[in-house]
Formats: sequence, C-alpha cells, structure tokens
Amino acid sequence: MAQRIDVKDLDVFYGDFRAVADVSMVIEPRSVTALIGPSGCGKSTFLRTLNRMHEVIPGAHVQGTVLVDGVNLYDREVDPVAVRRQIGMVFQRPNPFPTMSIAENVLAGVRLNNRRISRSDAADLVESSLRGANLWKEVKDRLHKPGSSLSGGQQQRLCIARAIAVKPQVLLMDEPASALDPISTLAIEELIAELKNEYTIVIVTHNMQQAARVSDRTAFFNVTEAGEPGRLVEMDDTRTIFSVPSQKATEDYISGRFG
Ligand SMILES: Nc1ncnc2c1ncn2[C@@H]1O[C@H](COP(=O)(O)OP(=O)(O)OP(=O)(O)O)[C@@H](O)[C@H]1O
Repeated sequence: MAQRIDVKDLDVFYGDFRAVADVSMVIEPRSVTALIGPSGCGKSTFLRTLNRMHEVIPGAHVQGTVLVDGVNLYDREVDPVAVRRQIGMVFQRPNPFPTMSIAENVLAGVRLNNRRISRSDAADLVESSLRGANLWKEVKDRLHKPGSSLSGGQQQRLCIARAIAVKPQVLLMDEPASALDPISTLAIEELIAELKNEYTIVIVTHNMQQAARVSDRTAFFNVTEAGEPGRLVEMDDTRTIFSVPSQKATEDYISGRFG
C-alpha cells in the first residue's frame, strides 16, 4: 500500500509570492520522513503540496512535479479529490466532527467518497481503523458517543483512524502532537512507529527530539530572510542529520543556535 514519492524542482506560490523554492527529494515507502526548520521556512506549505491540499487557498499553485509511484499528482487528468483520498492528512489540532459519534467519525471519509458499505462491513472497518490508531480498547464500549467526548489525545487518534479508514497510501501529518500533553504525544509517536510498517509517512514537527525519535529520514528547510522563499537545505538519515549534518545552517538549527 505504501508508495514512494519523488519530488522534482518544486516551487510553491501563494499568488505571486514564492513561498518555497526548488525542492527535490525522494520519500521512501514504509518510512517516516520528518520536515524540520524555523517558522516560515515552508514546511507546512510543502507538506500540503504532497496531496494538493494547498489548492484550497485561492491563488496557491506549484511548478515542478510530485511523482507518487511514477504518476505526477499535477498532471491535468489527475483529480485532486482522488489524490486526497490516496494521500491522507492529519492536522495540528484534532478536528473530529464534534456532533458525530466516534464510529461515524471513523466512517466520515469513506462516506464522503460515496462508497456504499454494508452495516457489518462498516462495523469491521470502524474496529480495524480504531485498532490501527490504537484507540479501540479505550472507546469500544462507547462508539455511539460524540467524538467531542474524547480527550485531545484520543481525538487526535480518532482523526488518525478516520484518515486510515479510507486506506490511503501515504499519511501526511502537520505537527500532529503539538497540541497534546506528553502522554498523548508518546501514544501518537508509538502509533507512528507502528503505522510506518504499512504507510509512507511525512511529518512536520517543531520538536527536534520528536523528529529524532520517530523519523528515519529528516529534511531540514530554512529561509534566509523574510520575503525570500524557504528552501530544502539538506536531507539525510535522521541519525546523520542530528549527529554530523553536512551544512552549517543545519548544525546551527539543531544545536539551538537559531529558529
Ligand atoms: N495562506 C497563505 N497565504 C499567503 N502566504 C502564506 C500562506 N500560508 C503561508 N504563507 C507564507 O508562506 C511561507 C511559508 O509558510 P509555512 O506556514 O509553510 O511555514 P512553516 O515552516 O510551516 O511555518 P511554521 O513552523 O510557523 O508553521 C511564509 O512566508 C508564510 O507567511
């Protein structure tokens, strides 16, 4: 199910403003890639281009290619809705549908895709997705309670269950634990470690310990001054980035000298 992503010469614009310039990188399947860098360097913007989510902002567009298993997401015949089904996203703040039940939340993406599903298949999918998100045991006796009745960490795992219920090939996570307490953060990190057996995962994080703990590869982005585009400075095995990065800017950033 997991797929390889090959980004070539990608520029991202908000109208005339080039927010990200010249990114080329390969993201391997069944691995976790962390995107790190100072505020405004374009991590979230870049992440969103991997499932065309930036296009919800009027005027946002890209130049370059994003190949997912060889197919360019930006080919004219590619449907962005189909792309977002294939490449799921989890946001910083857990965003379950508050009045929908826990079970209906898990099924929300599947229903949006107009997939007809029998009652027993739906029950199976709810259970397998919640198990996949490490939430089943905590909620199995209250599946019909509203999603908003869960704690923040549980809500985030519910959002992950919703994302994996549509069986995506790639999961994008934009600071998925930054709004959570340390215990919930640990649960999300453990979950990421399990999910990478099946998915290609790309995660934006401000927390360098987290990048070091959860990712196999790390990409460091930087922006030299306001108004300039963010750029990929280097990408390597996480261990290398955090021990012997090849660029001085990376070393300065990971050692806390700026950012
Ligand atoms: N909707 C938008 N319209 C115009 N410019 C935007 C928009 N969103 C982001 N930008 C600009 O694009 C650049 C990159 O922003 P982005 O949010 O991707 O950075 P980031 O590295 O994720 O930052 P942070 O770590 O603070 O979340 C910034 O200069 C930002 O001001």
